Amino acid sequence: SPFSHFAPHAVVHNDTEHLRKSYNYIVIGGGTSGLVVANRLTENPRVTVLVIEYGYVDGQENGTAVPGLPVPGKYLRTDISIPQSGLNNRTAPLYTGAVVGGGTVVNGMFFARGSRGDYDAWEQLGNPGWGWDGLLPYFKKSETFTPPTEELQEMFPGTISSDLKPHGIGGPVGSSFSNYQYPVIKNFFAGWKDIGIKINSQPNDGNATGAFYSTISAYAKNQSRSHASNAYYRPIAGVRKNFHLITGHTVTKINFSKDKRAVSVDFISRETNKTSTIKTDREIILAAGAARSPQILQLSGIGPKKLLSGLGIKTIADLPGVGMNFQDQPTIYMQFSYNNYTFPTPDWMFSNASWAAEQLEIYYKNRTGPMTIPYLGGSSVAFLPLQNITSDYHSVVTSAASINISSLLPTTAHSSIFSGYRAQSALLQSLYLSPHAAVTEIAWEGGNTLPVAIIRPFSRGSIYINTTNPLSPPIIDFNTFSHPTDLAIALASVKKVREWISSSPMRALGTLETFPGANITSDAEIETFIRDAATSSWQHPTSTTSMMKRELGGVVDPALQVYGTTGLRVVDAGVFPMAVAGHSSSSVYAVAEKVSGQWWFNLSRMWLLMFSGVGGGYHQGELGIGVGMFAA
Ligand SMILES: Cc1cc2nc3c(=O)[nH]c(=O)nc-3n(C[C@H](O)[C@H](O)[C@H](O)COP(=O)(O)OP(=O)(O)OC[C@H]3O[C@@H](n4cnc5c(N)ncnc54)[C@H](O)[C@@H]3O)c2cc1C
Repeated sequence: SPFSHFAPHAVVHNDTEHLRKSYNYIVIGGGTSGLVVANRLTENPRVTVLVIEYGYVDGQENGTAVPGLPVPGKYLRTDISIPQSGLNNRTAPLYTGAVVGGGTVVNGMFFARGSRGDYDAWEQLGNPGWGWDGLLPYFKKSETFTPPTEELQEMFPGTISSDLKPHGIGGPVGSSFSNYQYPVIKNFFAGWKDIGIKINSQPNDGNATGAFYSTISAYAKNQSRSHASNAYYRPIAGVRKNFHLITGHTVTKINFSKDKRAVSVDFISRETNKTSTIKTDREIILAAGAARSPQILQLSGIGPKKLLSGLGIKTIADLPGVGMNFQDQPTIYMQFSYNNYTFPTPDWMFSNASWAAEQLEIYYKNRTGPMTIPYLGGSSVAFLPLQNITSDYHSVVTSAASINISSLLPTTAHSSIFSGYRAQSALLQSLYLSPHAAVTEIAWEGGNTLPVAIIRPFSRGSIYINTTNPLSPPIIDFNTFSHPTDLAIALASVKKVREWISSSPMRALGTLETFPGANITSDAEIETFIRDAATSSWQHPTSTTSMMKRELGGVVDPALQVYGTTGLRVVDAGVFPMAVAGHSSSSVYAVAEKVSGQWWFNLSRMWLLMFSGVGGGYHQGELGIGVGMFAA
């Protein structure tokens, strides 16, 4: 079992008394990306690393392991946005993981990659080596893929590829398939096929389009959740003495020397309010997630100068892009009922307690049954390119291109933000014309609720502080549907769902739309429904500290170093210059593996090895060479 090599108890520090005064590396946030980097850095026993995490180590409750059970709410943090004019002035929640392992402990377990074009666009925004080809080795490095069982392949012939080629087979994260599906999932696939959507048996090789049975982040053998804590922390906890983790502490500030080198971190205990400062003699790695990393940077004097000086914060680096370019994927939850349902149904999990208890028993005994299906949304999805949802796709792109972008971004935004948006908009337009790049996602686990997510948004929001109190949440503005194309895609997607439920395999289930309901028919009525019912987030916040050229509003360079500083990198989902059209976790792992695997990152470790005890010795010039070589 993958659990067999776990240290029996994670060694965690709750008190700063036990910490060193200085570490080679301090990682802010022990979530998905932070644990990857901390694990890889501590492979060298002479490198010391401290991870500071707001949450605590999970208690390995059933809800964090069994895909079909809800995750304990205490591991989720909920922030609320400001009112969204695109949602008729409603606010929207933003959920993130607040636990060692971060988002992957609480997420919906979809473990599918985006399309080649998603990552190639990152490269085209000035990031050599960050395209599909450059990232693929690191997707592989992070995972151990297990092909579907023969039984599953027989149940869904031609639907799931067992090809190992695009996958890794020796990495820490388990990647596999739920080994059970509700009988109606056959109708899901047959319905899409019926209306001309292809069944894609291999969505992980750079073409994430069509209807597919998604890989999930689970260990195949025991069908349990695989998350960053299990994959990158527990196996080394208490084993690597050079790896320290302190939980229940909020990082409030990064401190800089006169020459703008990141030298120490301030943090505060959630339990005692005691504040502490720990030094680094190498680097600070920021991995607090796309929602919190911009807040920490801004509090530390890195961000738009105007914002910082307005709050009396001394500017260390004037970076207008910190907190800008915020992206998430607006989602509409449609509702259906079925007159002719083949039982069992996923809704029995909620309505029939004795049946649900029986399924849990089956799961524990045989590791099969409905409890192997992720609680949040199942694992069957349709990822549709624009030309699959409307025949009029050229005019959608033409009108997207004609939008005056000054209406989309704050008028006060720096000119580099406009330049960056223009560059992204051009790339989005070409992705919208591609048959190999999805714009909408429809997920169905066979129940009443059907999420429709607008996964390649044109709209851009922002995250910024309005107080110097580090414990106040930042101001979150998704700016949902500020770009009219996003609403047009939502409208076309709702219509496509209706076409799918009218297919004969879905009609055979007696499918009836209950929300918004069949009486909502005109475009204007559907748009009103969308604005009244959609939420801003598909739980994939990204791009608030984007890896882009500085003149495009970028915050980090292709070595993920924060412009205008030394000794500071960001490695979380905030560095994605554009959202991946799909789910983010597999890309977060790949990005963090890639930065950890670069020779210049290792060079600093080799340097350390050679000169350990001497201290210092790691200069900006070396990294400059590293960045140049990165392109090769
Ligand atoms: C409910 C939910 C469902 C999702 N579903 C899916 C899915 O099905 N498939 C998928 O691929 N992705 C999904 N995601 C998204 C995915 O899990 C995230 O994109 C990914 O985990 C983000 O990794 P990260 O390293 O950027 O940030 P995180 O994993 O969020 O890590 C950031 C860490 O920093 C900590 N932190 C924050 N601020 C501070 C501070 N000031 N001091 C110290 N620590 C701090 C946080 O507690 C957290 O542990 C989902 C996310 C959520 C929340």
